[in-house]
Order: sequence, then structure tokens, then C-alpha cells
Amino acid sequence: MKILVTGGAGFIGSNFIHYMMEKHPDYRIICLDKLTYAGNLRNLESALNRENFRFIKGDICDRELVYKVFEEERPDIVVNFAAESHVDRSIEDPEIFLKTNIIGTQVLMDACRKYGIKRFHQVSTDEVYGDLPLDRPDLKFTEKSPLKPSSPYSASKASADLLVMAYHRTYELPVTISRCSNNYGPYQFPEKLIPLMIINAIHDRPLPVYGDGRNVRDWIHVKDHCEAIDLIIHEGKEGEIYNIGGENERSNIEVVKMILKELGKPESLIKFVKDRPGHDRRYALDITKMKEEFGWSPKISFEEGLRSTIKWYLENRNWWEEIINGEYMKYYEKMYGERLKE
Ligand SMILES: Cc1cn([C@H]2C[C@H](O)[C@@H](COP(=O)(O)OP(=O)(O)O[C@H]3O[C@H](CO)[C@@H](O)[C@H](O)[C@H]3O)O2)c(=O)[nH]c1=O
Repeated sequence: MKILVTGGAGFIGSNFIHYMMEKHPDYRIICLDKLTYAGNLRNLESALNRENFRFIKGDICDRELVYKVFEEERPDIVVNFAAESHVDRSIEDPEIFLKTNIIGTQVLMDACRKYGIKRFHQVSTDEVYGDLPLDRPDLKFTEKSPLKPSSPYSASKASADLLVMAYHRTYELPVTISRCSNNYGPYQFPEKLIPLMIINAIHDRPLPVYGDGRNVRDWIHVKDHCEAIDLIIHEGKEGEIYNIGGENERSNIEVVKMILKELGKPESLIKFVKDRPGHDRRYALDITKMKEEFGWSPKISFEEGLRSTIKWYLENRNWWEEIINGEYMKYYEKMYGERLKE
């Protein structure tokens, strides 16, 4: 089996490659990644010298390159992780989100049509459904819930999902889509809530919590997400959408306090800052379909997963120090400088 993993040098993609290499050591894995700010070859260090692994640097929007990769490798399965994924960046500058997330997906699916494929799997997000109110804990999104994205990022992911389903209907492309909740774990770029808070706390820097900190996310360990995708690409039905969630809803302030406690740092480091425009209040997924079709449910508890993630960041300082000593601080200053002064 040959699997083309796009965006495989990013957080979830690289965790997926590690997961698949261990689970299916006989598979050939080809990783196509543009190595943007969020991609890092160090995430793939242990894979790079394996014979059944190939890394190709390139953009999924580059049709000529994508066709060349298909011509040479003839993958059986494509798993598309390649995406611009950070909501705050999409609010600052939406264009690259539309290009990579929508056009990139189209180029990949065109290559699948041209060269043939057993499965094209689109990695999507729970954010395509929009948000839920805090005072209705009984409500959750199912795969049938309407799409109502709030940010340029989530609108680009929802657009791509629609395109994937259109390619299935019109060209009978064998597709599946998974929509996952908030991931955490090793190799996550420190612009996202959990790694950003861990690194700031280690440095005794203020922890910028948006708005009142009561927004709720459903957290899943990245390894549980990888396991679910592995099941879907092998056993999932063509043309189907699957919600993948952690069944672990937490307010942001609760998560931040847990991190401080684990690191033995004071809550006085918390700084409430100006809210994200259009900030989604709550995400919650109904994962009955994954449970019923595959007997899947998330295995890693949040307490255990968060503790091991904090340990990973403490033990891999080189990894994130290299990042924060690069362009990162410019980004941080731009996003947080004014907010932290207010
Ligand atoms: C970075 C940052 C975030 N936050 C808040 C905003 C959110 O309510 C929550 C999580 O923020 P983020 O880590 O940016 O993640 P969020 O916007 O939920 O989106 C993530 O989760 C989505 C899945 O739900 C993915 O599709 C996105 O690619 C991923 O970025 O924490 C803060 O309060 N302060 C911060 O500095």
C-alpha cells in the first residue's frame, strides 16, 4: 500500500506518519509538504532515513509538481492534511487560506481523477459547523448539521468539504471526510492554545487568554485522531463524513489553569486580553457514527494526555527554542504586543 500524506511535516500530519509507520511498517509513505512556517522536517527526523519513506518539498497548489508526484509514485491513498490552519492568521490575511485549503484540495483531487486512486481522504475540522451556545450543553454537532463557518479559515475548510463531496457525486471519486475537534500533543506549533501557554508558562511570561476565557473546546489527543483516520481510510464508506471528537469539553481558562498547575506556576500569570473577532463560543461533536461503525472512541484521557504533552515540551526544548528564536517572536509581538499592554 502506498499512501501520499500531504502536509506531513506539520503537527497532525507528522504524528500521522509516525503512527502509520509503526502500525503498518510495510506501507510506503510519501510526504508532500511545502514547509511553511508550521512545517518542520525535524518532526519527521526518525522517518527520513527509512527506505519506505520519501519526503518531497512542494505546494499542493503546484499542479505540475503534484501530477509528477502521482506519475512517479501512483499512490493508493491520499490523506490531505496540508492546510493553513490558524484562525487568528486567517483573520489577519485570508487569501493564502483560500488558495491552499480550497485550490490545493482541488489540484489533489484532479490528480486523483487523472491517475486513479483507491481513496482520497480530506482532513477537515469541527469548525465547519460554526459554534454552539454555552447554555445548551445538550446540543452537539452531527455529520448532518448544517455548515455555518465563522472565520475565513473555517469557511475555507467548509468550501473544500463541499468540493470533495461534489467530486464524489460528479466524478465518483472515492472520497471520505473526517471532521475533528481541537488536537493537542507533541510537535504542535506554539501559536495554538496549549503549546503557547506551556511555553509562556515555562518562561514566566503572561498567558494571554482571549475574552472571558469561558469559550469551550473539545480536546482530543492527536494519537486518537490518527487512529480514527487510519480506520476511516481502510474501512470507511466512500462519500461519507465522520466526526472525530474527544468527548472532552473544557473551557479555555480551565485548560490554562491545568497547565499552570502541572508546571507549578502561579495563576497570576494569566492575562485576559482583547477577544478574537467572531470568536466561536463552543464546539461539541456527536461521535456516535465513529463508535457504531468502527467501535472507535478516544482512549487517552485529557489529564494523562496533557501531562505527557507538557513533559514532551519540557524534554524537547531544542525543538521549540529553534522555532521561537526564528520568525516566531515577530508574529507573537504582532498578535499579542498591543493586547498585552491594554
Ligand atoms: C492562541 C490562543 C487561543 N485562545 C483561545 C481561542 C480558542 O477559544 C481556544 C483555542 O484556540 P486555538 O488553539 O487557536 O484553536 P481554535 O481556534 O479552536 O482552532 C483549532 O482547532 C480547530 C478544530 O476545532 C482546528 O480546525 C484549527 O485548525 C485549530 O487551530 O483558545 C486564547 O485564549 N489565547 C490564545 O493565545
